Amino acid sequence: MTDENSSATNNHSTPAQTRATIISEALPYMQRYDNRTIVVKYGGHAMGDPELSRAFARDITLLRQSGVQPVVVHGGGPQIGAMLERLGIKSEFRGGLRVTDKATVEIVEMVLAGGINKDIVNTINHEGGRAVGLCGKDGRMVIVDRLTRTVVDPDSNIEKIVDLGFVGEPKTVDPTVLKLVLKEDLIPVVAPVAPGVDGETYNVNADTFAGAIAGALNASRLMFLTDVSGVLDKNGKLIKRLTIAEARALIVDGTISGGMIPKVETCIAALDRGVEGVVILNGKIPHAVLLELFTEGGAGTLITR
Ligand SMILES: Nc1ncnc2c1ncn2[C@@H]1O[C@H](COP(=O)(O)OP(=O)(O)O)[C@@H](O)[C@H]1O
Ligand SMILES: CC(=O)N[C@@H](CCC(=O)OP(=O)(O)O)C(=O)O
Repeated sequence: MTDENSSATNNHSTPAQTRATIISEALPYMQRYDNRTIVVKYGGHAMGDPELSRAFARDITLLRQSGVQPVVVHGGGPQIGAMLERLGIKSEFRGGLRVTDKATVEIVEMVLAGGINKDIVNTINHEGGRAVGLCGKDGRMVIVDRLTRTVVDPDSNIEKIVDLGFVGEPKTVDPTVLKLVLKEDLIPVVAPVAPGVDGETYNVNADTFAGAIAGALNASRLMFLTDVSGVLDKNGKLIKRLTIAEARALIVDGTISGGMIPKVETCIAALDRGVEGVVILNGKIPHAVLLELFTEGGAGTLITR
């Protein structure tokens, strides 16, 4: 058979045969992640489009169906911002974190643990999955320390400690409730709101929260769904693989900046805590999760030790 004939034969595959081939090619990846825990951080920038939300929910449901143990940790920064604006409450960020007073933390909990969390649970369940909504408060899953930031005063050049209000950083993570939920074939969907040792409610950056959860669960993969295709180089080109050392060098030389810094730092911390691989990818691409996990090329930037 000539090459021409062979490609003609391939071109004559029916659409059903092509689909079957694609499903079949996913088998080694399904076997690789069978029974493994994958933490997916679903960022607020990746949400909003109902079609994309359904595609995301289908991906998570398919992962569970194929034997993977997905855990969803979600953000909702833009959605919190929109609600605060509607209510006429001013909000500012310092070092990528929202300064959170008492009134703000009430809105944060309402938007994250009440609104977004239940929407994601409902969408996954509508696609045939069985999701359960949780936050750091449930089963004492996460207890936080109140976070402060050290800044240098530009006038006096003296360092001062800035209190961000009710902003927390995970101090302890008890994964018992997550493991129970996973054992029952349910999909945990977790909002980054948690109590402090003082019993107050705290707002936690969703990237940091997801990293802490992935570490406590010894996850195989931690995936960050954001609004860029991954870590980009100085020319805006996607970097497909990075080691911790290479990622650190890109922060130092300024290639990685802004919101990507805490994300990459969380990736590095999660790898140090034993997570095998961390991926940053564009959640606005339909089925980004499946593309990353179940196809040869992957979809974003993979950071490994
Ligand atoms: N080297 C880089 N590669 C990709 N994105 C970068 C880089 N440096 C800075 N960024 C910025 O980081 C943003 C992602 O972080 P962030 O807005 O906090 O995401 P999310 O809200 O999804 O958590 C990108 O939209 C981009 O503007
Ligand atoms: C302390 C802090 O900044 N908390 C974040 C929590 C939500 C979040 O992180 O959402 P994204 O992942 O969509 O950015 C906030 O208030 O916006």
